[in-house]
Amino acid sequence: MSTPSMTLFHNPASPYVRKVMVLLHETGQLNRVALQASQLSPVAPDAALNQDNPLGKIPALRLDNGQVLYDSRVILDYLDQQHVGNPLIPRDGSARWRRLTLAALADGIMDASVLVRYELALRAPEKHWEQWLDGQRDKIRRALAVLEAEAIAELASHFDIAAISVACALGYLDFRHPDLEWRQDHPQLAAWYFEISQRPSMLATRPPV
Ligand SMILES: N[C@@H](CCC(=O)N[C@@H](CS)C(=O)NCC(=O)O)C(=O)O
Repeated sequence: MSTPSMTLFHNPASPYVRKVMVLLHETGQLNRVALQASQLSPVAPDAALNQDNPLGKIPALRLDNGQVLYDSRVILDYLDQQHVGNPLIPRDGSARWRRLTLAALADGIMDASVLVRYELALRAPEKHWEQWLDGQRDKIRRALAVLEAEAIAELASHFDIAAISVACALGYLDFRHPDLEWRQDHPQLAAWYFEISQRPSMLATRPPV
C-alpha cells in the first residue's frame, strides 16, 4: 500500500468532509490521504487547522508540496482531476453548470443546517433567535422542495458531484435535524436516498451515532 501524500483535516460529523471522503471512496483514492482529526466549532477553534486555513473550517487538504486547499468544492474539484476514471464533475458543457448548481443547492442545505446546529448547540436557549432559525429552516425546506420536484431523475442518473452533495446534505439532516422529518413531504427524494445510502462509500462515511 502506498504512503499517503496528502493530509485531510477531518471530522466524521461534518457533511462537507463527508463529501470529500465519499469522492475518495468512489474514485479509489482513499490511500492517498491521511486523516488529521479536527475537533472545532466557531467558538472553539482548532489552532493547528487555523495555521493551514485562516477561515478555521474543515475540510482543508494539505498537498504533498505543502499547499493547502479549501473549501470542500475546491478539494472535490482537485481530487476529481487526480484519478483516471470517469470524472464526477463534468469538465465542460451544460452538464457541468447544472451538476454544480445542484451541488451548490445541496451545500446551501448544509450551510443552513450547520448554522441551525450551531445556534441550538452553542448558544444558551434564552438567546436563540427564533426568526433567524425559521429563516434558515425555510431555506432547507425550499431547497428540498426543488430537489423533489425537479431533480430526482438527474440525481438517479449518476452518482457524481450533485448526487454526492445531496446525499451528504440529507445524511446531515438525519444526523442533526431528525425533527425536520424531511422524508415526509419528499417521498421520491427519500426513495432515492434509501437506495444510494447502501453504496459502500456512503456506508463507510456515516456520521457517528
Ligand atoms: N463552505 C465550506 C464550509 C465548511 C464548514 O463550515 N465546515 C464546518 C464543519 S461542518 C466548520 O469547519 N466549522 C467551523 C467554523 O465555522 O468555525 C466548505 O464547503 O468546506
